[in-house]
Amino acid sequence: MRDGSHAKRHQFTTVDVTAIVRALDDAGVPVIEVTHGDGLGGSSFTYGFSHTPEQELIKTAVLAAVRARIAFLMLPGVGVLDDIRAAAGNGASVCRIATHCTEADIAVQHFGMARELGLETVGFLMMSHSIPPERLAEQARIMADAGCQCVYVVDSAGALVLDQVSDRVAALVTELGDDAQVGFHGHENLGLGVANSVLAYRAGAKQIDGSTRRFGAGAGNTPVEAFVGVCDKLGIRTGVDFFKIVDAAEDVVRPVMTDECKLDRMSLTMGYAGVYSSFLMHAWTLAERYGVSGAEILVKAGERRLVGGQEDPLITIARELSNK
Ligand SMILES: C[C@H](O)CC(=O)C(=O)O
Ligand SMILES: [Mn+2]
Repeated sequence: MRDGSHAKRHQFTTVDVTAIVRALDDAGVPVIEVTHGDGLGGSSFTYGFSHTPEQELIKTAVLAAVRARIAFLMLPGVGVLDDIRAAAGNGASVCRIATHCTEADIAVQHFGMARELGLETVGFLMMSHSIPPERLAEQARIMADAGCQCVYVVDSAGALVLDQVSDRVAALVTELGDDAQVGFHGHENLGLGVANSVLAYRAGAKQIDGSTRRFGAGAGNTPVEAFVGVCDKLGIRTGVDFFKIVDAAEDVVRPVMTDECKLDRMSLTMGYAGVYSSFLMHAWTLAERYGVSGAEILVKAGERRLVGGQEDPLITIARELSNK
């Protein structure tokens, strides 16, 4: 739900969260993430205000889950240490800390504190397509040394293509050895979420993210129900029941979604140009406000190599296009 929050413009209610957690938990999904799309503290003018405070959504998810562990995401600087303490106090048990893939050192104190609180820790190296495997592995080492138990290759732009995933995951596996697991978080912008996730698994990833009905930023995340079906056929055990997750996607998650997460001009452009998927809704809004092409905004964002948190320059780009 955390990535889906972008697609829903952060309008989740406690009723939505209860229904989705129950259905995913019953299907055997082991970890369910609930936070504002931009992580703890994300509810703001720039990122978009939440309908319901995220700590309330976390509490609701914890109450609804029987077996699943509830995770939250935080980006240092968007959220602060007190937000992690509050989420832990509300019963969340997995703390996922995200940084741009060259900036792992800003998360050091957060991993330390999360471990002291007894939380399971995950590190998110966002926009992993933008640096080569060996540099990514150096950043993963910083996270692992700080107390991170699983470092993710995060394909925030849905820009990684097949071997580019395997190479990055393999580099992290070699670097981290027994010190930490490796994970993969895919986006569907080039239609490769499932294939990339299988390759990540084959390269040694132990945790794979996904969203039912692809409910995530851009064209959405790796569709869990398709991934589970493919894994069943390949003899990879996920612990998730195929028929139950298919029902959850169709009967419970789809009705909560504002729209399908589409593989259309805007999301394809994001994958092709290497743009942070969370920029999609911002580009939509700006395209409408300034009467310019949303896809052109995204192409320029890719050329300028904007990273997550640099939403304001999208306004500059839209104004420039409009002046032209
Ligand atoms: C805050 C971002 O939405 C994190 C994420 O899911 C990604 O980079 O992808
Ligand atoms: Mn994502």
